[in-house]
Amino acid sequence: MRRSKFPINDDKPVNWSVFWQLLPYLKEFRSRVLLALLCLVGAKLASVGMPFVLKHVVDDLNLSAPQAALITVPIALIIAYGLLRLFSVLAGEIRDTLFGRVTERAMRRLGLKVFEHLHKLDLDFHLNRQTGGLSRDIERGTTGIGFLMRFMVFNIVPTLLEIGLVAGLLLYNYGVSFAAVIMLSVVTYVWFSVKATHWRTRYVREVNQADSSTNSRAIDSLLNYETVKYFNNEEYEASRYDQDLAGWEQARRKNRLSLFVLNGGQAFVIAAAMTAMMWMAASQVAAGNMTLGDFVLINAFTMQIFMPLNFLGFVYREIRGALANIENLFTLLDKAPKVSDAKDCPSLQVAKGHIHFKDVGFHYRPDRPILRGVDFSIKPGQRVAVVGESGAGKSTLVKLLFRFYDVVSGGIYIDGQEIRQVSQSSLRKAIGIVPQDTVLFNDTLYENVRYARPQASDEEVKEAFRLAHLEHFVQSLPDGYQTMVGERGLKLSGGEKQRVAIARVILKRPPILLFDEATSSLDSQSEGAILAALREVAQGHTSLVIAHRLSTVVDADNILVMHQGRIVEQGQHSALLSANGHYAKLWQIQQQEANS
Ligand SMILES: Nc1ncnc2c1ncn2[C@@H]1O[C@H](COP(=O)(O)OP(=O)(O)OP(=O)(O)O)[C@@H](O)[C@H]1O
Repeated sequence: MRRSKFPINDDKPVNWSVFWQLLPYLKEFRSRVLLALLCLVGAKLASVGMPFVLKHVVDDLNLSAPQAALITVPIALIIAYGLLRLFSVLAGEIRDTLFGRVTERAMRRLGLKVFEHLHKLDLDFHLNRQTGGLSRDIERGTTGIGFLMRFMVFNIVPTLLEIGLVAGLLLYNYGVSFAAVIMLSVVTYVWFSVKATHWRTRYVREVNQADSSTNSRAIDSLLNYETVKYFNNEEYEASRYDQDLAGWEQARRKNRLSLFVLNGGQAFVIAAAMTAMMWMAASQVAAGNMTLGDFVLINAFTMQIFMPLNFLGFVYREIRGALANIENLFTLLDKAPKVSDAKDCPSLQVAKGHIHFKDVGFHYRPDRPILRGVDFSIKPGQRVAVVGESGAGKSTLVKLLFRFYDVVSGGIYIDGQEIRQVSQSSLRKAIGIVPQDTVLFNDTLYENVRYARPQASDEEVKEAFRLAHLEHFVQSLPDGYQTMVGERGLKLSGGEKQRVAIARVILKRPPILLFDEATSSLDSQSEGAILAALREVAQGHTSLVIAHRLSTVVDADNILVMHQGRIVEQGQHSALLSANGHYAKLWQIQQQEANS
Protein backbone atom coordinates (compact mmCIF):
# COMPACT_ATOMS: atom_id res chain seq x y z
CA MET A 1 0.00 0.00 0.00
CA ARG A 2 1.30 3.52 -0.80
CA ARG A 3 1.96 5.74 2.16
CA SER A 4 -0.46 8.54 2.51
CA LYS A 5 0.67 12.13 2.04
CA PHE A 6 -1.65 13.20 4.79
CA PRO A 7 -0.55 13.25 8.41
CA ILE A 8 -2.50 10.82 10.57
CA ASN A 9 -2.69 12.07 14.09
CA ASP A 10 -4.13 9.21 16.10
CA ASP A 11 -0.88 8.08 17.68
CA LYS A 12 0.37 11.52 18.66
CA PRO A 13 0.42 12.15 22.42
CA VAL A 14 -2.65 14.14 23.28
CA ASN A 15 -1.99 17.74 24.17
CA TRP A 16 -4.81 18.61 26.55
CA SER A 17 -3.64 22.22 26.84
CA VAL A 18 -5.20 22.83 23.43
CA PHE A 19 -8.49 22.81 25.29
CA TRP A 20 -7.54 25.95 27.22
CA GLN A 21 -6.65 27.70 23.98
CA LEU A 22 -10.28 27.35 23.02
CA LEU A 23 -11.58 29.22 26.06
CA PRO A 24 -11.24 32.67 24.44
CA TYR A 25 -13.74 31.52 21.83
CA LEU A 26 -16.30 30.89 24.60
CA LYS A 27 -15.85 34.38 26.08
CA GLU A 28 -17.78 36.17 23.37
CA PHE A 29 -20.97 34.35 24.35
CA ARG A 30 -20.45 34.30 28.12
CA SER A 31 -24.14 34.57 29.06
CA ARG A 32 -25.19 31.99 26.48
CA VAL A 33 -22.63 29.53 27.80
CA LEU A 34 -23.81 30.19 31.36
CA LEU A 35 -27.44 29.63 30.39
CA ALA A 36 -26.53 26.43 28.55
CA LEU A 37 -24.68 25.23 31.64
CA LEU A 38 -27.75 25.99 33.78
CA CYS A 39 -29.88 23.92 31.41
CA LEU A 40 -27.32 21.17 31.69
CA VAL A 41 -27.45 21.15 35.49
CA GLY A 42 -31.27 21.24 35.36
CA ALA A 43 -31.39 18.32 32.93
CA LYS A 44 -28.99 16.27 35.03
CA LEU A 45 -30.85 16.96 38.28
CA ALA A 46 -34.11 15.95 36.61
CA SER A 47 -32.63 12.74 35.27
CA VAL A 48 -31.12 11.83 38.65
CA GLY A 49 -34.47 12.62 40.33
CA MET A 50 -36.48 10.39 37.95
CA PRO A 51 -35.45 7.02 39.47
CA PHE A 52 -36.48 8.30 42.93
CA VAL A 53 -39.97 9.14 41.71
CA LEU A 54 -40.10 5.75 40.00
CA LYS A 55 -39.18 4.04 43.25
CA HIS A 56 -42.06 5.72 45.07
CA VAL A 57 -44.49 4.82 42.29
CA VAL A 58 -43.47 1.16 42.47
CA ASP A 59 -43.55 1.07 46.28
CA ASP A 60 -47.02 2.67 46.40
CA LEU A 61 -48.33 0.31 43.72
CA ASN A 62 -46.98 -2.65 45.59
CA LEU A 63 -48.55 -1.73 48.88
CA SER A 64 -52.00 -1.10 47.45
CA ALA A 65 -54.69 -3.70 47.33
CA PRO A 66 -54.74 -5.13 43.75
CA GLN A 67 -58.35 -4.23 42.97
CA ALA A 68 -57.91 -0.65 44.08
CA ALA A 69 -54.59 -0.29 42.35
CA LEU A 70 -55.55 2.23 39.67
CA ILE A 71 -57.31 4.49 42.12
CA THR A 72 -54.67 4.36 44.79
CA VAL A 73 -51.72 4.71 42.44
CA PRO A 74 -50.19 8.06 43.25
CA ILE A 75 -51.20 9.83 40.10
CA ALA A 76 -49.31 12.96 41.12
CA LEU A 77 -46.10 10.97 41.24
CA ILE A 78 -46.65 9.52 37.78
CA ILE A 79 -47.34 12.98 36.41
CA ALA A 80 -44.23 14.25 38.19
CA TYR A 81 -42.25 11.44 36.59
CA GLY A 82 -43.51 12.42 33.14
CA LEU A 83 -42.81 16.08 33.76
CA LEU A 84 -39.30 15.38 34.98
CA ARG A 85 -38.63 13.34 31.86
CA LEU A 86 -39.99 16.09 29.63
CA PHE A 87 -38.01 18.72 31.51
CA SER A 88 -34.82 16.71 31.27
CA VAL A 89 -35.17 16.24 27.50
CA LEU A 90 -36.28 19.83 26.86
CA ALA A 91 -33.46 21.28 28.97
CA GLY A 92 -31.02 19.15 26.95
CA GLU A 93 -32.47 20.43 23.68
CA ILE A 94 -32.42 24.07 24.81
CA ARG A 95 -28.83 23.60 25.94
CA ASP A 96 -27.83 22.24 22.51
CA THR A 97 -29.62 25.03 20.70
CA LEU A 98 -28.03 27.70 22.88
CA PHE A 99 -24.58 26.23 22.63
CA GLY A 100 -24.80 25.43 18.92
CA ARG A 101 -24.40 29.13 18.15
CA VAL A 102 -21.26 29.30 20.30
CA THR A 103 -19.62 26.38 18.50
CA GLU A 104 -20.58 27.64 15.08
CA ARG A 105 -19.23 31.11 15.82
CA ALA A 106 -15.98 29.60 17.15
CA MET A 107 -15.66 27.49 13.99
CA ARG A 108 -16.34 30.54 11.83
CA ARG A 109 -13.80 32.70 13.65
CA LEU A 110 -11.14 30.06 13.49
CA GLY A 111 -11.90 29.20 9.86
CA LEU A 112 -11.50 32.85 8.89
CA LYS A 113 -8.33 33.20 10.97
CA VAL A 114 -6.76 30.21 9.23
CA PHE A 115 -7.81 31.48 5.80
CA GLU A 116 -6.35 34.93 6.44
CA HIS A 117 -3.22 33.39 7.87
CA LEU A 118 -2.74 31.16 4.83
CA HIS A 119 -2.88 34.21 2.61
CA LYS A 120 -0.25 35.89 4.80
CA LEU A 121 2.15 32.97 4.50
CA ASP A 122 4.93 33.29 1.96
CA LEU A 123 5.06 31.86 -1.55
CA ASP A 124 7.60 29.30 -0.42
CA PHE A 125 5.08 27.79 1.99
CA HIS A 126 2.49 27.61 -0.77
CA LEU A 127 4.87 26.05 -3.26
CA ASN A 128 5.73 23.35 -0.74
CA ARG A 129 2.25 22.70 0.58
CA GLN A 130 0.16 19.68 -0.37
CA THR A 131 -3.19 21.26 -0.96
CA GLY A 132 -5.10 18.04 -0.33
CA GLY A 133 -3.38 17.39 2.98
CA LEU A 134 -3.65 21.02 4.05
CA SER A 135 -7.36 21.29 3.33
CA ARG A 136 -7.93 18.04 5.22
CA ASP A 137 -6.00 19.43 8.19
CA ILE A 138 -8.12 22.57 8.20
CA GLU A 139 -11.34 20.66 7.82
CA ARG A 140 -10.41 18.19 10.55
CA GLY A 141 -9.25 21.01 12.84
CA THR A 142 -12.37 23.13 12.58
CA THR A 143 -14.68 20.13 12.87
CA GLY A 144 -12.58 19.03 15.84
CA ILE A 145 -13.26 22.32 17.57
CA GLY A 146 -17.00 21.93 17.25
CA PHE A 147 -16.76 18.38 18.49
CA LEU A 148 -14.49 19.17 21.40
CA MET A 149 -16.59 22.06 22.64
CA ARG A 150 -19.82 20.09 22.49
CA PHE A 151 -18.53 16.91 24.02
CA MET A 152 -16.04 18.22 26.52
CA VAL A 153 -18.46 20.69 28.05
CA PHE A 154 -21.67 18.76 27.66
CA ASN A 155 -20.69 15.14 27.71
CA ILE A 156 -17.55 14.28 29.59
CA VAL A 157 -17.87 16.74 32.47
CA PRO A 158 -21.61 16.10 33.08
CA THR A 159 -21.22 12.34 32.78
CA LEU A 160 -18.47 12.35 35.36
CA LEU A 161 -20.62 14.59 37.57
CA GLU A 162 -23.57 12.27 37.17
CA ILE A 163 -21.49 9.23 38.07
CA GLY A 164 -20.23 10.96 41.22
CA LEU A 165 -23.75 12.09 42.14
CA VAL A 166 -25.31 8.66 41.64
CA ALA A 167 -22.49 6.90 43.52
CA GLY A 168 -22.97 9.38 46.40
CA LEU A 169 -26.73 8.77 46.44
CA LEU A 170 -26.24 5.00 46.43
CA LEU A 171 -23.71 5.31 49.23
CA TYR A 172 -26.05 7.49 51.26
CA ASN A 173 -29.18 5.40 50.71
CA TYR A 174 -27.92 1.81 50.41
CA GLY A 175 -24.48 1.65 51.96
CA VAL A 176 -20.97 1.28 50.73
CA SER A 177 -21.25 -1.99 48.76
CA PHE A 178 -23.54 -0.65 46.01
CA ALA A 179 -21.48 2.50 45.61
CA ALA A 180 -18.29 0.43 45.57
CA VAL A 181 -19.55 -1.91 42.84
CA ILE A 182 -20.59 1.05 40.72
CA MET A 183 -17.27 2.85 41.17
CA LEU A 184 -15.24 -0.31 40.60
CA SER A 185 -17.07 -1.14 37.40
CA VAL A 186 -16.77 2.46 36.17
CA VAL A 187 -13.02 2.40 36.83
CA THR A 188 -12.67 -1.01 35.09
CA TYR A 189 -14.73 0.23 32.16
CA VAL A 190 -12.67 3.41 31.74
CA TRP A 191 -9.35 1.55 32.16
CA PHE A 192 -10.35 -1.06 29.59
CA SER A 193 -11.66 1.55 27.14
CA VAL A 194 -8.47 3.63 27.34
CA LYS A 195 -6.23 0.59 26.88
CA ALA A 196 -8.28 -0.92 24.09
CA THR A 197 -8.56 2.43 22.31
CA HIS A 198 -4.78 2.79 22.37
CA TRP A 199 -4.36 -0.71 21.04
CA ARG A 200 -6.86 -0.07 18.25
CA THR A 201 -5.18 3.17 17.18
CA ARG A 202 -2.90 1.46 14.70
CA TYR A 203 -5.85 -0.21 12.95
CA VAL A 204 -7.71 3.08 12.77
CA ARG A 205 -4.56 4.67 11.38
CA GLU A 206 -4.24 1.99 8.75
CA VAL A 207 -7.79 2.61 7.61
CA ASN A 208 -7.17 6.38 7.42
CA GLN A 209 -3.98 5.88 5.47
CA ALA A 210 -5.59 3.43 3.09
CA ASP A 211 -8.51 5.80 2.66
CA SER A 212 -6.27 8.80 1.90
CA SER A 213 -4.02 6.95 -0.50
CA THR A 214 -6.98 5.42 -2.37
CA ASN A 215 -8.46 8.89 -2.67
CA SER A 216 -5.22 10.45 -3.84
CA ARG A 217 -4.85 7.70 -6.44
CA ALA A 218 -8.37 8.26 -7.76
CA ILE A 219 -8.00 12.04 -7.91
CA ASP A 220 -4.54 11.88 -9.48
CA SER A 221 -5.82 9.46 -12.09
CA LEU A 222 -8.85 11.57 -12.96
CA LEU A 223 -6.78 14.76 -13.13
CA ASN A 224 -4.56 12.98 -15.62
CA TYR A 225 -7.55 11.88 -17.69
CA GLU A 226 -5.95 12.92 -20.96
CA THR A 227 -2.60 11.23 -20.22
CA VAL A 228 -4.43 8.01 -19.34
CA LYS A 229 -6.12 8.15 -22.75
CA TYR A 230 -2.91 9.07 -24.63
CA PHE A 231 -1.32 5.87 -23.33
CA ASN A 232 -4.45 3.74 -23.42
CA ASN A 233 -3.89 2.91 -19.77
CA GLU A 234 -7.42 2.60 -18.37
CA GLU A 235 -6.83 -1.00 -17.34
CA TYR A 236 -3.51 -0.19 -15.74
CA GLU A 237 -5.16 2.63 -13.79
CA ALA A 238 -8.03 0.37 -12.71
CA SER A 239 -5.65 -2.33 -11.50
CA ARG A 240 -3.58 0.19 -9.49
CA TYR A 241 -6.75 1.62 -7.99
CA ASP A 242 -8.03 -1.84 -7.15
CA GLN A 243 -4.73 -2.64 -5.42
CA ASP A 244 -5.26 0.34 -3.17
CA LEU A 245 -8.89 -0.60 -2.63
CA ALA A 246 -7.79 -4.10 -1.58
CA GLY A 247 -5.47 -2.55 1.01
CA TRP A 248 -8.35 -0.44 2.24
CA GLU A 249 -10.64 -3.48 2.44
CA GLN A 250 -8.10 -5.39 4.49
CA ALA A 251 -7.48 -2.46 6.82
CA ARG A 252 -11.25 -2.10 7.35
CA ARG A 253 -11.52 -5.80 8.22
CA LYS A 254 -8.82 -5.57 10.87
CA ASN A 255 -10.34 -2.39 12.21
CA ARG A 256 -13.78 -4.00 12.46
CA LEU A 257 -12.35 -6.93 14.43
CA SER A 258 -10.58 -4.58 16.82
CA LEU A 259 -13.81 -2.66 17.29
CA PHE A 260 -15.54 -5.94 18.09
CA VAL A 261 -12.98 -6.58 20.86
CA LEU A 262 -13.49 -3.07 22.26
CA ASN A 263 -17.29 -3.17 22.17
CA GLY A 264 -17.39 -6.79 23.41
CA GLY A 265 -15.12 -5.97 26.37
CA GLN A 266 -17.18 -2.93 27.28
CA ALA A 267 -20.41 -4.90 27.06
CA PHE A 268 -18.90 -7.56 29.31
CA VAL A 269 -17.98 -5.03 32.02
CA ILE A 270 -21.44 -3.48 31.87
CA ALA A 271 -23.24 -6.84 31.98
CA ALA A 272 -21.10 -8.02 34.92
CA ALA A 273 -21.76 -4.79 36.83
CA MET A 274 -25.53 -4.89 36.11
CA THR A 275 -25.73 -8.53 37.19
CA ALA A 276 -23.80 -7.86 40.39
CA MET A 277 -25.98 -4.86 41.24
CA MET A 278 -29.23 -6.69 40.49
CA TRP A 279 -28.13 -9.74 42.41
CA MET A 280 -27.17 -7.65 45.46
CA ALA A 281 -30.42 -5.68 45.29
CA ALA A 282 -32.54 -8.84 44.82
CA SER A 283 -30.88 -10.44 47.87
CA GLN A 284 -31.70 -7.35 49.93
CA VAL A 285 -35.33 -7.40 48.74
CA ALA A 286 -35.58 -11.14 49.56
CA ALA A 287 -34.11 -10.45 53.01
CA GLY A 288 -36.73 -7.77 53.55
CA ASN A 289 -34.13 -4.97 53.83
CA MET A 290 -35.26 -3.26 50.67
CA THR A 291 -38.52 -2.60 48.93
CA LEU A 292 -39.31 -3.42 45.29
CA GLY A 293 -39.06 0.30 44.62
CA ASP A 294 -35.44 0.26 45.85
CA PHE A 295 -34.74 -2.58 43.42
CA VAL A 296 -36.17 -0.52 40.55
CA LEU A 297 -34.24 2.55 41.69
CA ILE A 298 -30.92 0.71 41.75
CA ASN A 299 -31.64 -0.80 38.34
CA ALA A 300 -32.50 2.62 36.91
CA PHE A 301 -29.36 4.22 38.39
CA THR A 302 -27.12 1.48 37.02
CA MET A 303 -28.59 1.90 33.54
CA GLN A 304 -28.39 5.65 33.87
CA ILE A 305 -24.66 5.47 34.53
CA PHE A 306 -23.71 2.89 31.93
CA MET A 307 -25.58 4.36 29.02
CA PRO A 308 -23.56 7.60 28.89
CA LEU A 309 -20.46 5.71 29.94
CA ASN A 310 -20.80 3.52 26.89
CA PHE A 311 -20.92 6.66 24.79
CA LEU A 312 -17.86 8.00 26.58
CA GLY A 313 -15.79 5.23 25.02
CA PHE A 314 -16.61 6.56 21.58
CA VAL A 315 -16.20 10.17 22.69
CA TYR A 316 -12.77 9.45 24.20
CA ARG A 317 -11.38 8.24 20.88
CA GLU A 318 -12.94 11.09 18.99
CA ILE A 319 -11.62 13.67 21.45
CA ARG A 320 -8.11 12.32 21.15
CA GLY A 321 -8.35 12.77 17.38
CA ALA A 322 -10.02 16.18 17.69
CA LEU A 323 -7.32 17.50 20.04
CA ALA A 324 -4.54 16.34 17.74
CA ASN A 325 -6.29 17.90 14.74
CA ILE A 326 -6.86 21.20 16.54
CA GLU A 327 -3.23 21.21 17.63
CA ASN A 328 -2.23 20.78 13.97
CA LEU A 329 -4.37 23.77 13.10
CA PHE A 330 -2.85 25.88 15.89
CA THR A 331 0.63 24.87 14.71
CA LEU A 332 -0.31 26.13 11.26
CA LEU A 333 -1.52 29.39 12.80
CA ASP A 334 1.77 29.74 14.70
CA LYS A 335 3.76 29.41 11.51
CA ALA A 336 5.36 32.79 10.84
CA PRO A 337 5.54 34.05 7.25
CA LYS A 338 9.08 34.46 5.95
CA VAL A 339 8.11 37.73 4.32
CA SER A 340 6.41 40.12 6.71
CA ASP A 341 5.83 43.83 7.25
CA ALA A 342 8.28 45.70 9.46
CA LYS A 343 6.65 47.05 12.64
CA ASP A 344 4.68 50.29 12.04
CA CYS A 345 6.02 50.43 8.49
CA PRO A 346 4.80 53.28 6.31
CA SER A 347 3.09 52.90 2.94
CA LEU A 348 5.13 53.13 -0.22
CA GLN A 349 4.89 56.58 -1.74
CA VAL A 350 5.33 56.33 -5.48
CA ALA A 351 6.23 59.70 -6.92
CA LYS A 352 7.88 58.88 -10.22
CA GLY A 353 8.47 55.15 -10.15
CA HIS A 354 12.25 54.96 -10.04
CA ILE A 355 13.40 51.38 -9.41
CA HIS A 356 16.86 50.48 -8.17
CA PHE A 357 18.19 46.95 -7.62
CA LYS A 358 21.26 47.60 -5.46
CA ASP A 359 23.84 44.81 -5.45
CA VAL A 360 21.13 42.17 -4.99
CA GLY A 361 22.07 38.61 -4.06
CA PHE A 362 19.48 35.88 -3.70
CA HIS A 363 18.99 32.14 -3.36
CA TYR A 364 15.98 29.87 -2.86
CA ARG A 365 18.26 27.38 -1.10
CA PRO A 366 21.60 28.38 0.46
CA ASP A 367 23.44 25.73 -1.55
CA ARG A 368 22.32 27.18 -4.90
CA PRO A 369 22.85 30.90 -5.49
CA ILE A 370 20.47 32.33 -8.08
CA LEU A 371 21.30 36.05 -8.26
CA ARG A 372 24.72 37.56 -7.61
CA GLY A 373 25.51 41.26 -7.35
CA VAL A 374 22.59 42.31 -9.54
CA ASP A 375 22.69 46.08 -9.82
CA PHE A 376 20.57 48.18 -12.16
CA SER A 377 18.18 51.12 -12.23
CA ILE A 378 15.03 51.83 -14.16
CA LYS A 379 14.40 55.52 -14.50
CA PRO A 380 10.84 56.83 -14.14
CA GLY A 381 8.77 56.08 -17.22
CA GLN A 382 11.44 53.91 -18.78
CA ARG A 383 10.77 50.56 -20.40
CA VAL A 384 13.55 48.15 -19.49
CA ALA A 385 13.86 44.61 -20.78
CA VAL A 386 15.58 41.61 -19.24
CA VAL A 387 16.78 38.86 -21.53
CA GLY A 388 18.93 35.77 -21.09
CA GLU A 389 18.86 32.03 -21.31
CA SER A 390 16.28 29.92 -19.52
CA GLY A 391 16.99 29.65 -15.77
CA ALA A 392 19.21 32.75 -15.71
CA GLY A 393 17.08 34.29 -12.95
CA LYS A 394 14.86 36.71 -14.92
CA SER A 395 11.52 35.79 -13.30
CA THR A 396 13.23 35.80 -9.92
CA LEU A 397 13.76 39.56 -10.34
CA VAL A 398 9.99 39.99 -10.65
CA LYS A 399 9.32 37.82 -7.60
CA LEU A 400 11.76 39.87 -5.54
CA LEU A 401 10.33 43.19 -6.67
CA PHE A 402 6.84 41.97 -5.74
CA ARG A 403 8.27 40.72 -2.42
CA PHE A 404 7.27 37.11 -2.83
CA TYR A 405 10.74 36.61 -1.36
CA ASP A 406 13.18 38.93 0.38
CA VAL A 407 16.62 39.55 -1.02
CA VAL A 408 19.48 37.77 0.74
CA SER A 409 21.90 40.68 0.29
CA GLY A 410 21.67 44.17 -1.13
CA GLY A 411 18.32 45.91 -1.47
CA ILE A 412 15.56 46.96 -3.85
CA TYR A 413 14.43 50.58 -3.81
CA ILE A 414 11.44 52.32 -5.32
CA ASP A 415 11.71 56.10 -5.34
CA GLY A 416 14.38 55.83 -2.67
CA GLN A 417 12.32 53.61 -0.30
CA GLU A 418 13.63 50.14 0.47
CA ILE A 419 10.76 47.76 -0.27
CA ARG A 420 11.30 45.79 2.95
CA GLN A 421 10.64 48.98 4.93
CA VAL A 422 7.20 49.68 3.45
CA SER A 423 3.96 47.72 3.75
CA GLN A 424 3.52 44.81 1.39
CA SER A 425 0.02 45.93 0.55
CA SER A 426 1.14 49.43 -0.57
CA LEU A 427 3.99 47.90 -2.57
CA ARG A 428 1.73 45.43 -4.36
CA LYS A 429 -0.84 48.12 -5.01
CA ALA A 430 1.82 50.03 -6.95
CA ILE A 431 2.81 47.12 -9.19
CA GLY A 432 0.90 45.38 -11.94
CA ILE A 433 2.05 42.03 -13.28
CA VAL A 434 1.29 40.02 -16.36
CA PRO A 435 2.77 36.72 -15.24
CA GLN A 436 4.36 33.95 -17.27
CA ASP A 437 1.52 31.50 -16.54
CA THR A 438 -1.83 33.05 -15.89
CA VAL A 439 -4.07 31.06 -13.60
CA LEU A 440 -7.70 32.14 -13.48
CA PHE A 441 -10.51 31.67 -10.97
CA ASN A 442 -13.21 29.21 -11.92
CA ASP A 443 -15.62 32.07 -12.57
CA THR A 444 -16.85 34.08 -15.54
CA LEU A 445 -14.53 35.89 -17.92
CA TYR A 446 -15.99 39.19 -16.76
CA GLU A 447 -15.40 38.50 -13.06
CA ASN A 448 -11.87 37.34 -13.75
CA VAL A 449 -11.01 40.69 -15.30
CA ARG A 450 -12.97 42.71 -12.72
CA TYR A 451 -10.92 40.95 -10.01
CA ALA A 452 -8.13 43.46 -10.64
CA ARG A 453 -10.33 46.23 -9.22
CA PRO A 454 -13.59 44.86 -7.83
CA GLN A 455 -15.04 48.35 -7.43
CA ALA A 456 -14.45 49.26 -11.11
CA SER A 457 -17.50 50.30 -13.13
CA ASP A 458 -18.96 48.16 -15.89
CA GLU A 459 -17.59 50.61 -18.49
CA GLU A 460 -14.09 50.42 -17.08
CA VAL A 461 -14.13 46.61 -17.12
CA LYS A 462 -15.35 46.53 -20.73
CA GLU A 463 -12.76 49.12 -21.72
CA ALA A 464 -10.07 46.83 -20.29
CA PHE A 465 -11.46 43.97 -22.41
CA ARG A 466 -11.27 46.22 -25.45
CA LEU A 467 -7.71 47.43 -24.83
CA ALA A 468 -6.53 43.84 -24.28
CA HIS A 469 -8.09 42.86 -27.64
CA LEU A 470 -10.50 40.47 -26.03
CA GLU A 471 -13.65 41.97 -27.52
CA HIS A 472 -13.79 39.81 -30.66
CA PHE A 473 -13.19 36.74 -28.60
CA VAL A 474 -16.00 37.66 -26.20
CA GLN A 475 -18.37 38.28 -29.11
CA SER A 476 -17.63 34.84 -30.52
CA LEU A 477 -18.70 33.15 -27.28
CA PRO A 478 -22.35 32.10 -26.85
CA ASP A 479 -22.29 33.30 -23.23
CA GLY A 480 -20.10 36.35 -23.91
CA TYR A 481 -18.70 38.01 -20.81
CA GLN A 482 -20.52 35.45 -18.66
CA THR A 483 -18.57 32.49 -20.09
CA MET A 484 -17.20 30.28 -17.34
CA VAL A 485 -13.46 29.81 -17.77
CA GLY A 486 -13.18 26.42 -16.02
CA GLU A 487 -10.90 25.30 -13.26
CA ARG A 488 -7.67 27.37 -13.30
CA GLY A 489 -8.98 28.91 -16.53
CA LEU A 490 -8.29 25.74 -18.48
CA LYS A 491 -11.18 26.28 -20.88
CA LEU A 492 -9.27 29.20 -22.42
CA SER A 493 -6.30 28.93 -24.72
CA GLY A 494 -2.88 30.10 -23.50
CA GLY A 495 -3.12 33.30 -25.54
CA GLU A 496 -6.65 34.06 -24.31
CA LYS A 497 -5.58 33.62 -20.70
CA GLN A 498 -2.68 35.95 -21.26
CA ARG A 499 -4.98 38.57 -22.70
CA VAL A 500 -7.20 38.27 -19.62
CA ALA A 501 -4.08 38.91 -17.53
CA ILE A 502 -3.30 41.97 -19.66
CA ALA A 503 -6.87 43.23 -19.29
CA ARG A 504 -6.52 42.87 -15.53
CA VAL A 505 -3.39 44.95 -15.43
CA ILE A 506 -5.00 47.57 -17.62
CA LEU A 507 -7.88 47.76 -15.16
CA LYS A 508 -5.56 47.96 -12.16
CA ARG A 509 -3.51 50.79 -13.74
CA PRO A 510 -0.60 50.77 -11.29
CA PRO A 511 2.39 53.12 -11.68
CA ILE A 512 4.85 50.23 -12.18
CA LEU A 513 4.31 47.43 -14.67
CA LEU A 514 6.01 44.04 -14.91
CA PHE A 515 5.57 41.81 -17.92
CA ASP A 516 6.94 38.31 -17.64
CA GLU A 517 6.93 36.85 -21.16
CA ALA A 518 3.67 38.72 -21.55
CA THR A 519 3.15 37.85 -25.18
CA SER A 520 4.71 34.40 -25.23
CA SER A 521 1.49 32.54 -26.03
CA LEU A 522 0.32 34.81 -28.79
CA ASP A 523 0.53 34.43 -32.54
CA SER A 524 2.50 37.14 -34.32
CA GLN A 525 -0.59 39.04 -35.45
CA SER A 526 -2.08 39.20 -31.95
CA GLU A 527 1.34 39.84 -30.52
CA GLY A 528 1.74 42.97 -32.62
CA ALA A 529 -1.67 44.24 -31.50
CA ILE A 530 -1.08 43.39 -27.85
CA LEU A 531 2.39 44.91 -27.83
CA ALA A 532 0.91 48.12 -29.18
CA ALA A 533 -1.76 48.01 -26.45
CA LEU A 534 0.81 47.31 -23.78
CA ARG A 535 2.93 50.18 -24.95
CA GLU A 536 -0.09 52.40 -24.76
CA VAL A 537 -0.79 51.20 -21.22
CA ALA A 538 2.85 51.48 -20.25
CA GLN A 539 3.11 55.09 -21.49
CA GLY A 540 4.36 57.21 -18.66
CA HIS A 541 4.75 54.14 -16.44
CA THR A 542 7.95 52.50 -15.35
CA SER A 543 8.01 49.02 -16.79
CA LEU A 544 10.16 45.94 -16.65
CA VAL A 545 9.71 43.43 -19.44
CA ILE A 546 11.08 39.91 -19.34
CA ALA A 547 11.40 38.52 -22.81
CA HIS A 548 12.51 35.34 -24.49
CA ARG A 549 11.95 36.67 -27.97
CA LEU A 550 14.36 39.55 -28.39
CA SER A 551 12.34 40.92 -31.31
CA THR A 552 9.65 42.07 -28.85
CA VAL A 553 12.02 44.34 -26.93
CA VAL A 554 14.28 45.86 -29.59
CA ASP A 555 12.84 49.29 -28.83
CA ALA A 556 13.32 49.07 -25.05
CA ASP A 557 15.08 52.02 -23.36
CA ASN A 558 17.56 49.63 -21.86
CA ILE A 559 18.14 45.88 -22.20
CA LEU A 560 19.69 43.89 -19.35
CA VAL A 561 21.35 40.66 -20.42
CA MET A 562 21.43 38.02 -17.70
CA HIS A 563 23.68 35.02 -17.55
CA GLN A 564 23.85 32.63 -14.59
CA GLY A 565 22.38 35.08 -12.12
CA ARG A 566 24.46 38.08 -13.15
CA ILE A 567 23.89 41.03 -15.47
CA VAL A 568 26.62 40.55 -18.02
CA GLU A 569 25.66 43.32 -20.46
CA GLN A 570 23.26 46.19 -20.74
CA GLY A 571 22.40 48.87 -23.23
CA GLN A 572 20.11 49.53 -26.18
CA HIS A 573 19.55 47.00 -28.94
CA SER A 574 21.92 48.47 -31.50
CA ALA A 575 24.70 49.11 -28.98
CA LEU A 576 24.44 45.55 -27.71
CA LEU A 577 24.59 44.17 -31.22
CA SER A 578 27.72 46.19 -31.93
CA ALA A 579 29.31 44.95 -28.69
CA ASN A 580 29.12 41.46 -30.20
CA GLY A 581 28.73 39.75 -26.84
CA HIS A 582 26.04 37.58 -25.23
CA TYR A 583 23.15 39.58 -26.61
CA ALA A 584 24.52 39.54 -30.15
CA LYS A 585 24.85 35.75 -29.93
CA LEU A 586 21.30 35.32 -28.65
CA TRP A 587 20.06 37.61 -31.40
CA GLN A 588 21.84 35.63 -34.09
CA ILE A 589 20.43 32.33 -32.82
CA GLN A 590 16.91 33.70 -32.75
CA GLN A 591 17.24 35.25 -36.19
CA GLN A 592 18.41 31.89 -37.59
CA GLU A 593 15.49 30.11 -35.91
CA ALA A 594 13.06 32.65 -37.33
CA ASN A 595 14.44 32.23 -40.86
CA SER A 596 14.62 28.44 -40.82
N1 LIG B 1 10.76 28.36 -5.69
C1 LIG B 1 11.92 27.93 -6.15
N2 LIG B 1 12.67 27.09 -5.41
C2 LIG B 1 13.87 26.66 -5.85
N3 LIG B 1 14.41 27.02 -7.05
C3 LIG B 1 13.70 27.83 -7.84
C4 LIG B 1 12.42 28.33 -7.45
N4 LIG B 1 11.96 29.12 -8.42
C5 LIG B 1 12.91 29.13 -9.41
N5 LIG B 1 13.95 28.36 -9.05
C6 LIG B 1 15.19 28.15 -9.82
O1 LIG B 1 15.82 29.40 -9.98
C7 LIG B 1 16.44 29.51 -11.24
C8 LIG B 1 16.03 30.82 -11.90
O2 LIG B 1 14.65 30.74 -12.17
P1 LIG B 1 13.88 31.88 -12.95
O3 LIG B 1 12.45 31.48 -13.02
O4 LIG B 1 14.20 33.19 -12.35
O5 LIG B 1 14.58 31.76 -14.39
P2 LIG B 1 14.21 32.50 -15.75
O6 LIG B 1 15.45 33.18 -16.19
O7 LIG B 1 13.00 33.35 -15.58
O8 LIG B 1 13.90 31.25 -16.66
P3 LIG B 1 12.82 31.08 -17.87
O9 LIG B 1 13.26 31.99 -18.94
O10 LIG B 1 12.93 29.66 -18.23
O11 LIG B 1 11.51 31.46 -17.29
C9 LIG B 1 16.00 28.29 -12.04
O12 LIG B 1 17.10 27.40 -12.14
C10 LIG B 1 14.90 27.65 -11.21
O13 LIG B 1 14.97 26.23 -11.26
